[in-house]
Amino acid sequence: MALPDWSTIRALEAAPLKQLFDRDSGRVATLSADVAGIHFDWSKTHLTPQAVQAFAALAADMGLAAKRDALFAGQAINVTEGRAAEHTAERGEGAPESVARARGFHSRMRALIDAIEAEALGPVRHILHIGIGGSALGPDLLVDALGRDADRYDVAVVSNVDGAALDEALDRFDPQATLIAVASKTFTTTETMLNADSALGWLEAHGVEDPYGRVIALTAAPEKAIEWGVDETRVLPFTESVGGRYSLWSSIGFPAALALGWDAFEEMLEGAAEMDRHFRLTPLDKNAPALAAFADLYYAQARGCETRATFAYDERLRLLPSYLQQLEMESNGKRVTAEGQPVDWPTAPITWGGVGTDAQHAVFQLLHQGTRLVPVEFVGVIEAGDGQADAHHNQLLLNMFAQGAALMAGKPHDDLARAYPGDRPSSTLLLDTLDPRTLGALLAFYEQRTFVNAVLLGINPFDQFGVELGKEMAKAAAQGGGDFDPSTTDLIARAFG
Ligand SMILES: O=P(O)(O)OC[C@H]1O[C@](O)(CO)[C@@H](O)[C@@H]1O
Repeated sequence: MALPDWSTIRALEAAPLKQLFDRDSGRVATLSADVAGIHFDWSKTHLTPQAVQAFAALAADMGLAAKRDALFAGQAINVTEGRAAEHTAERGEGAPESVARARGFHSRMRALIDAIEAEALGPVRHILHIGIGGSALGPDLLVDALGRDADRYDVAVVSNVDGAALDEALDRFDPQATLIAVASKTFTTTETMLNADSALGWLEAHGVEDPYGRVIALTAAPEKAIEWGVDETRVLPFTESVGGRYSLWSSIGFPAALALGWDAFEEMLEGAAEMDRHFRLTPLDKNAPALAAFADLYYAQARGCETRATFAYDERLRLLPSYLQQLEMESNGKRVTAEGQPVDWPTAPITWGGVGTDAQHAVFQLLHQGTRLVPVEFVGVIEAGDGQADAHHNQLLLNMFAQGAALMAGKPHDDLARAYPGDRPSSTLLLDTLDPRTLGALLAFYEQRTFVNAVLLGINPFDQFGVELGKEMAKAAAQGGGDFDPSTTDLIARAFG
């Protein structure tokens, strides 16, 4: 398989942003795209039409078109695990048999939601969703972003094994009106199973007659859920070829589908499908996921940037940075190619970020004047979602625009401590409104951007072997075993005697 040759990318002219704007009056139009209610602007990055061409050539060398086709065709592109990555089939874009299977699973989920709404499982006001990683971050984001005005159900997503996380949810929930959704692709994850056991114990302790009757399982291992005690009729399966961090479109999205309503869930799938079609059919120089990945790779490979930051200028999207951390770092934080050869180029940068305007008063100092170059991504929404005077949303958006402008413009000063170097890159994603369709499109955009990054880096984004060793060692320690170093042995002894 081809290895990426970064020489052309690294040799690209590195003209300052201001110069790039002076030279080309059409720069904003050239380096922007509009897809599914989202405006993307990369004009304040150092991408140029020449750079885009160079990346398109690299994409051709790395077989992006064929790999994209293979992704949508349900071929086994997760080569290290010998299986397909079929999250797009969940939203109707994939191999016909996979799309049909996903539709079947969705129908089953819908039927159960109808039954819950009809109180067939008894009165339900609270949904306790228990899962971790991809089985929590996506659903949590969806409910937090879109469910603020929804009064259908009160949803809590509990992921951490720290009992304080479960305490917090249980303290406010009525056991007689709580439904527990245990979300785990494997149905073996220690944290999730312990939280699920404790939540069941809580139902029991509060006199709920049939605690297991209040549990729904969301999993790709239905037999394990049944073995654990969930009745088959309340197991909502999804397919093994949907990866954990790509699974919010499957039954893992159950709390969102329940809290927001089925129509909203379908609109989210449709928004994602619109982004998929754009990704599949649009030439690379106007292809949003591809252009975003080109900018990512430019900064990582040619400018030595080790991190990339996303700031959501919308409180409803406050969980976006955490969701992106798993998506990008678990997918592309790899050190070998898909064929197992060591890479000698940097793979995924560290994804971090926060919420605007809060972050301006905390971390933006480093972005403006620190010695490290951090490509920044701003995400904002034109239509306000709050109930306050317009001044709030106007301030929010104007601050976002001002930060991008300031990072780029800089400001000279005789006193260097007060000078801003400028020429610091940012991209901006501006949603017309935040609704299920635009959020679905936004999340699919991030998935496909992660895919393009992986293909050009020559790595497999769909495995995550790096998470296993720590799990094994924790298990060994829990069983009183494990061959630990002196420091760890001492720490265990201090904590447990
Ligand atoms: O859904 P599961 O099987 O409980 O796994 C939860 C998470 O754990 C991981 O395997 C990492 O440990 C993630 O990839 C996954 O999203």
